[in-house]
Amino acid sequence: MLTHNLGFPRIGAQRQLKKASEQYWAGNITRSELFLTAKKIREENWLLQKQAGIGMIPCNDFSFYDQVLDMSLLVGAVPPRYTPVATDIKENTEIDLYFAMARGYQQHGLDITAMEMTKWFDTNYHYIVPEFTAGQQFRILSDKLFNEFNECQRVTGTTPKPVLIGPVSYLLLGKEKDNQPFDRIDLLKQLLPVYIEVLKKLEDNGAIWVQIDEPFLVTDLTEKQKQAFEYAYKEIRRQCGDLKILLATYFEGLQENTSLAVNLPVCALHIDLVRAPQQVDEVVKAAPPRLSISLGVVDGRNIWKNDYSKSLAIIEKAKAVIGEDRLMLAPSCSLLHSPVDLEGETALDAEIKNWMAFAKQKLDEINELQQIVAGDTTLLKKNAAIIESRRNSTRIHKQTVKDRAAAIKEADATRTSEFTVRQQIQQQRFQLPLFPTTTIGSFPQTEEIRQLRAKLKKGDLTQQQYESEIEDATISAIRVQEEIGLDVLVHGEFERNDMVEYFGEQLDGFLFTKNGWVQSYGSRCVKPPVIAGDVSRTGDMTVRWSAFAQEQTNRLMKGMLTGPVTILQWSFVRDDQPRWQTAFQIALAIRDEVVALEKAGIKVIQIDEPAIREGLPLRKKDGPAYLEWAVKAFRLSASGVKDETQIHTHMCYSEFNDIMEHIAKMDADVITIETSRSQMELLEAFARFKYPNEIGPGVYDIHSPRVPTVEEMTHLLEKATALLPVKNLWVNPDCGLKTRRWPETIAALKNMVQAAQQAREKATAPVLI
Ligand SMILES: CN1c2c(nc(N)[nH]c2=O)NC[C@@H]1CNc1ccc(C(=O)N[C@@H](CCC(=O)N[C@@H](CCC(=O)N[C@@H](CCC(=O)O)C(=O)O)C(=O)O)C(=O)O)cc1
Ligand SMILES: N[C@@H](CCS)C(=O)O
Ligand SMILES: [Zn+2]
Repeated sequence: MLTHNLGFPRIGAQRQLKKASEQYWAGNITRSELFLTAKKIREENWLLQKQAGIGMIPCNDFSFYDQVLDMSLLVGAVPPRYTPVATDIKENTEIDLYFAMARGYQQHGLDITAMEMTKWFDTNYHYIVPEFTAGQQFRILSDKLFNEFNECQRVTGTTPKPVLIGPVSYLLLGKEKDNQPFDRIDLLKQLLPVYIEVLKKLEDNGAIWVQIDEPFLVTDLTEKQKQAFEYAYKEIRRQCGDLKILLATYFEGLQENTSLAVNLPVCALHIDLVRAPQQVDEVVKAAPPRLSISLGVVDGRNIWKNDYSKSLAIIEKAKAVIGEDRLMLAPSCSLLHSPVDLEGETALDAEIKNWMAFAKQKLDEINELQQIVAGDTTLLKKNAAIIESRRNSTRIHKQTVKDRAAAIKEADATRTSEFTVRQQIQQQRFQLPLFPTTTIGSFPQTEEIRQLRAKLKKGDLTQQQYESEIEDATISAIRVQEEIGLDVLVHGEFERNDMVEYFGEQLDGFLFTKNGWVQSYGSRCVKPPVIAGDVSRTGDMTVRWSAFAQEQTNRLMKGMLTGPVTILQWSFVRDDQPRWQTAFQIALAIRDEVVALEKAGIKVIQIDEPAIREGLPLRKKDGPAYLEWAVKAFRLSASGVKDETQIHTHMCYSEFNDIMEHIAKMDADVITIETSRSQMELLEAFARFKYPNEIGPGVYDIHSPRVPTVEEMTHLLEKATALLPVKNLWVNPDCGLKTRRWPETIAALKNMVQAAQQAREKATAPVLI
């Protein structure tokens, strides 16, 4: 049985790539220095996989920013607005064009916006959305793929397996950006010849296998999309017949697309048997004799040790039908979504550490499974003992927590009065102007703030010194907000390392790692906490900081919490009970914090749920069940307070049009939502749906240092005013400001307050006939 890997984390075990990229962007290191760091990471990863005994090592899974953006460069899908970056400035090379597309370009008198970024399926990874125009032409533009293939061959002395995103998925991942309507899938005719040229070039370089990822095969497909798959792979087969194509699917089962997928003329099909173990029977039964099946049995999305007996049962089932020779073993998906190496986690309790596997350990699991299939029973027994110790551990089961969650009633998830009543009570209480202004919570997490935490960890600062510094940062952020004239203030979240990890560190049932970094987008990483057992709140988590902040000002201070679905979604979740059960336990913990904030005098409380859309199952039919428990979890967290307490929620990074009804059911008094990059497109959906509660459509994109003008924001507010009742509108940025720097933050917020002021004047001006 051939083993292979679908992709390895590229940030480096110590986030070397993050650090080098940020240094390069700041102009502190040269291009060659950045490239050297990247080369070292690639070499390390390849050799590690070779040492772990992985049969086929992937290449081109390395990326300086994002693998979808790499594809756009490979096939020359560069929007024309970036032409000056590549042509007018002599010192710029391909990497500068690449970063300009990812991050925007504000140098040499140019002001070019970045490409859009959105969620990669149901993960916390974000990709750069390809932009397409009608009749667009493609051509091979970048050599990265070929260089990395040759480099990997040299380093490992083996023939690597290049990884590409398939032509159909690549088109489906993108967006039409043209004044005339067209269907991006129609671009396949122009795109496919370039893919074929790429494959031929790989073949000329000595490639034997190529992994082509087509994750859209696990989603609901239209007839036209299905035909696109058939056309693409027939053509590839016709023109590159000698190359072995391994078609990779992941994150769901193939379901009704099984017949389509197994009949595409490729040599191997990879299936995700962690998300959809049941699909193995149907897939191996339907697989024609020419097709090998790659069994994705090791979870690429979580950190728990593989249960070898379960995996073995799947492998044996497949083997009984198609024989061992036609089987391959692999992780369920790319290991991009796993932290790099468990070995560095010296602070984890030894028993618990023994329950886990990070990317490096997952490679060993693949290898061990291969040995077990070959008859090694010792490995199997050793693994069974570990799995058993976790299953029965008293460290993870808390009867009182289970009992409280089991006793949840519908009334616990419902506010006392309906929204219109609450709105009146809150208006009387707060006396806010029309178009009240606020921000989403975080202010710049500067190097100095991060250094404070690093010093605290090292013992260079006492807890008291640390808190005093954070207090100073909070006071200064409050003064800035007062001077700018914002109506509802925030404390700035300076005490938080991350909006999920911070809560994970304080909740019982969670564990956290020292170095379990996972790429979120570009150079930005997150360290997802681990939900190992039943979750409960052991004391106040945020009250100290919110109460302190409220004491510093006469204005309203918004309390700031992360919602239960987002905490669930952005953590490594226990896999021994359904996700909804864990979500309800977290919801009760957050509910207690909301009530504690209210008791401490906080009148406005925001419960962020940016990940609620991301958790939506990939198949439409599975959506309603998820949304029902996800919305209930949010409501549970929000419904313990009086009518007079205003609950906000916040969402970003996703397309929400298709879950509008459920957003309304969350019944937050105010929702602040990312809308600026789509030019308020989303608000049309809110308007169509007659969204009943108050809403703050983001008026500026916080992902770029660019300061938006008053006019731009006024224009967006006019659009909003035309769509929704003025009395329900708030004014705010798209998301938190933690990734920004202070100068641009202050300038942008000043303009935002001015735009709100103008909107107010316009709304209250007498109409002249
Ligand atoms: C809103 N977003 C978030 C998502 N997921 C989350 N879990 N959190 C989010 O906020 N998903 C969707 C989006 C994604 N957006 C972002 C935006 C920004 C970041 C980010 O800036 N990440 C930071 C890491 C944040 C963090 O945990 N910082 C810690 C640790 C700081 C650190 O690096 N310490 C060093 C030691 C330093 C020294 O010794 O000098 C270390 O531990 O090695 C902290 O502030 O304490 C990033 O740097 O990438 C992520 C997602
Ligand atoms: N309150 C958080 C939300 C991010 S989605 C912040 O402002 O960073
Ligand atoms: Zn946000």
